[in-house]
Amino acid sequence: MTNVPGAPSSTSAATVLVARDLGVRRSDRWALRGLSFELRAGTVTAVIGPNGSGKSTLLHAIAGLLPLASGQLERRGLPGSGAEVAYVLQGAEVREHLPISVREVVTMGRYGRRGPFRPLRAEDHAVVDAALERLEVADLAGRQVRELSGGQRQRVLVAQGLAQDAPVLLLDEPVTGLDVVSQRIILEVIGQERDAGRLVVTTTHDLGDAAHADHVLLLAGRLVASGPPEDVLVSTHLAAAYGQRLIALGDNVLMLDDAPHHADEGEAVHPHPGHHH
Ligand SMILES: Nc1ncnc2c1ncn2[C@@H]1O[C@H](COP(=O)(O)OP(=O)(O)OP(=O)(O)O)[C@@H](O)[C@H]1O
Repeated sequence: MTNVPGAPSSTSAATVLVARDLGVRRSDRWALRGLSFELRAGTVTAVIGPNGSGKSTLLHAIAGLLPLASGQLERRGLPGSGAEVAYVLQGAEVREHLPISVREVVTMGRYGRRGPFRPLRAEDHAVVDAALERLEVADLAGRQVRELSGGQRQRVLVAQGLAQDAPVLLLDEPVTGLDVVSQRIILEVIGQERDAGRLVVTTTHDLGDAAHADHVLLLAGRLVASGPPEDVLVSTHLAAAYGQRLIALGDNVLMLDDAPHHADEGEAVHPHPGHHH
């Protein structure tokens, strides 16, 4: 791990999330175990790791949607109003058939602040309008969400996250599989939120995206590494998390290797047809 235990933390003033020995169980199994890390305001933190490594589970735990089975998660210097953490689900998890408009989805982001039965004020509607504009979906405000393309729908979900106006913004695979325009718009907004002093935590399968983050958490059911991308995205840590499926191309560039893991045994098992000795 990059953080040396006992080393002084030079940036503790801006630390907003501190995990100590955090563990989460799902279906009677440990999904995450023994995680300790600190995340700072004004950063983008990318959570990476193979399928099932606990990325979404970590976001759920930070959002308070899953109980901790061990350890602590301290929210430092946050208002404590219950509106501290905005969570944008993976697009695929959102039900496609709900009859609900784009504006209604984004407006739902305000209910965390006002409560579902409190009337919204002019200022709430202004925040919703600004979020629609920033994700370039204002012209779609009256449309049904189920009529949108995947990229448009994801932008609407991120707009809902912005409308929550929380110091911590959690985004589960915000740009996975999207068209380039939607990716660019969302990545731009993520950078703006970071610059505005929020802690933005994203999950991604794209190591190139992770390389542009300020901080990377590499998971494999445990914390394999935590630190700046140049310290985390190195072959030793990546091999520890992803195993034999990764091959290194140069120092920090890595690629998923689709070849069989024991390619050298391939010839014996599958001799070339028509091969004569
Ligand atoms: N709703 C659930 N109920 C029970 N177990 C779950 C649930 N969701 C995930 N798990 C389990 O928790 C572990 C971590 O899963 P999680 O979804 O957090 O991984 P992930 O890194 O986000 O994976 P992916 O890259 O596939 O999205 C896995 O073993 C998974 O089977």
